[in-house]
Amino acid sequence: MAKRLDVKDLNIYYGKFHAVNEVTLSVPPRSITAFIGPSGCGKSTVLRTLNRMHEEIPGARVEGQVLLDGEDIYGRGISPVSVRTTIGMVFQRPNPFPTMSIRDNVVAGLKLQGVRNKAELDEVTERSLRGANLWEEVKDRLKKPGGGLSGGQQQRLCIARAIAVSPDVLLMDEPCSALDPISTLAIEDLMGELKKEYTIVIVTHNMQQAARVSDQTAFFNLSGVGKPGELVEIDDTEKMFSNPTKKQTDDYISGRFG
Ligand SMILES: Nc1ncnc2c1ncn2[C@@H]1O[C@H](COP(=O)(O)OP(=O)(O)OP(=O)(O)O)[C@@H](O)[C@H]1O
Repeated sequence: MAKRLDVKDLNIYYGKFHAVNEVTLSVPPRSITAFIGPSGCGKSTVLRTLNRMHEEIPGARVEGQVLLDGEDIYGRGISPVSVRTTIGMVFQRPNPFPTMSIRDNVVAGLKLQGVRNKAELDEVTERSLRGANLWEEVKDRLKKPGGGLSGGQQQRLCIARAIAVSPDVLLMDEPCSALDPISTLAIEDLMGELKKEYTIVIVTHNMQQAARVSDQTAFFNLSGVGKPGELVEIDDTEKMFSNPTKKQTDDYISGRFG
């Protein structure tokens, strides 16, 4: 079930380095929000803190709140593992378990949760692969290794794996940057379908992609070398690309820097 994300006064640090300053934004359910901005402005850093993935990086820490339908994912007694089930992530490079079968890749998360019932695992496999628009291509080779698929198919397999555990939110960190244009379009189409059921946040370097797929766009920037990244502006994608409020956004979008 899609849920709303509210980020409040988020500051992110890598050790002593203040990487991101005071980000406040909201992501409505059943919509796609794109994070854009020049390299190093903190897009991926912010994305990782939306499901506590940054906790895998030694020294990384956050101040502030990330609320999922009003509940702080950093709240007392909430485990990062449960947060990552509810808020799934798809990475830049497709990362299926290469020697594991296609089916086992899809249900890896469910098996970790202790689900053993074959009929249930089969049902989730089909539903998730259909959801990721991959079923027709792989239904006759579910026992073959995930590593044998093309890059675009592997990325859709990773999306199937992410949706198999029924998340509320999907985070995507440049999910098409390692893919060819045809596979990119397939993933973009798929995002359009997925947003009917999920809340989606995507980091992208490709502004045409942000304009094509997202409902709202957040522009991040750096005020100088060594300074933390900041959210400059977030608004409806159409407005951001036609008539942004801030000059910085206009300069970036019209290619005057970055
Ligand atoms: N694991 C890390 N350890 C230390 N510093 C990091 C780490 N990851 C990112 N940073 C720093 O945090 C800042 C923001 O990086 P981040 O990767 O979030 O930017 P980005 O906007 O996603 O960049 P890009 O578009 O190049 O991927 C940069 O100064 C970067 O060097």
